[in-house]
Amino acid sequence: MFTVPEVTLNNGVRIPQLGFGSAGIDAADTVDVVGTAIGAGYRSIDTAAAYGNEGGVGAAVRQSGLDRERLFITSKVANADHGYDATLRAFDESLHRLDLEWLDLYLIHWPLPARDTFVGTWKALEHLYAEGRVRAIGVSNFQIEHLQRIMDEGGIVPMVNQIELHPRLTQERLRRFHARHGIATEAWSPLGQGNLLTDPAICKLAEAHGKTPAQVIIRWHLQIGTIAIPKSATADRIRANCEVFDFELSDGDIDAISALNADQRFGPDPDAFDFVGD
Ligand SMILES: NC(=O)C1=CN([C@@H]2O[C@H](COP(=O)(O)OP(=O)(O)OC[C@H]3O[C@@H](n4cnc5c(N)ncnc54)[C@H](OP(=O)(O)O)[C@@H]3O)[C@@H](O)[C@H]2O)C=CC1
Ligand SMILES: O=C(O)C(=O)[C@@H](O)[C@H](O)C(=O)CO
Repeated sequence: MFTVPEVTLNNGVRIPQLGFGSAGIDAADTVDVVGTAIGAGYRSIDTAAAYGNEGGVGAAVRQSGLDRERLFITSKVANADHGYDATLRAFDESLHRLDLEWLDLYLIHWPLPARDTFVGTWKALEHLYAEGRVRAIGVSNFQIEHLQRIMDEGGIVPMVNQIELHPRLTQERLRRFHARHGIATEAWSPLGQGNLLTDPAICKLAEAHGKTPAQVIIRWHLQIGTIAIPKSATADRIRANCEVFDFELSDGDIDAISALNADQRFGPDPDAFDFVGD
């Protein structure tokens, strides 16, 4: 079994640099799929209230037989639960669904800037952190302006910003801001939702290294320093996606992959996204 490198967050908590994403996995399949991921060696699982599968993630954690301390569990405040009081309630409900005593990381899922509710939401996360109910707090899909506001109006610099990031959206400016302020960058849709797996440049590198296109992209994330959380509901792919510790990309390979950047999003634009539910 391999050892996944860890990233030390700005409060000293360590997060595995490779985790497992669970968006889009049906509640009914989640225990098995997440169980497969833990069996394959993933120790960090990303879920969210909005995914409707926290119960399955918690059950997989318990069924793994691993000490809770050996797993790193992330969840997120749903958009409908922004605001100080609603966020405190939403956290209790997430923990209840997960049937866990604490979370390792709790994130604001989206900033919803048009609603201007993320500062109050952040203050609730700060409160949960001060109470010791979550080991680290952060945000997701925050742009520089949103990060600056919570740093100016709150008391804690977020430990993580989970953002869309892959070879077609390398997020250089935001990553530089993160580096200046000690915010770890976590990449969602690290494989570009599967869209990058047929890219000719990626396939050429995969062939040269005797690895799959997904493994090459995941390796690129690890070597540029991002935390990556690829998702797959397919057992063979789940296992293959963590077999990335037996090869290395050269500086030239890294540059060639980074050069694919086209500022192309496959997910929503955080400045415009305002969906809070049906
Ligand atoms: N904070 C946020 O707003 C967001 C967070 N996320 C998080 O990031 C995680 C990952 O992002 P996601 O959008 O799922 O996209 P990914 O970039 O992880 O790609 C997932 C897709 O790639 C396919 N895939 C995975 N591995 C392979 C492989 N080895 N070969 C071929 N196809 C493969 C999967 O198919 P299959 O499952 O059929 O194997 C799936 O269709 C999410 O699960 C979630 O946890 C995602 C979006 C937004
Ligand atoms: O998967 C997530 O975490 C998301 O936030 C996305 O599903 C997002 O809500 C979206 O893509 C909506 O179209």
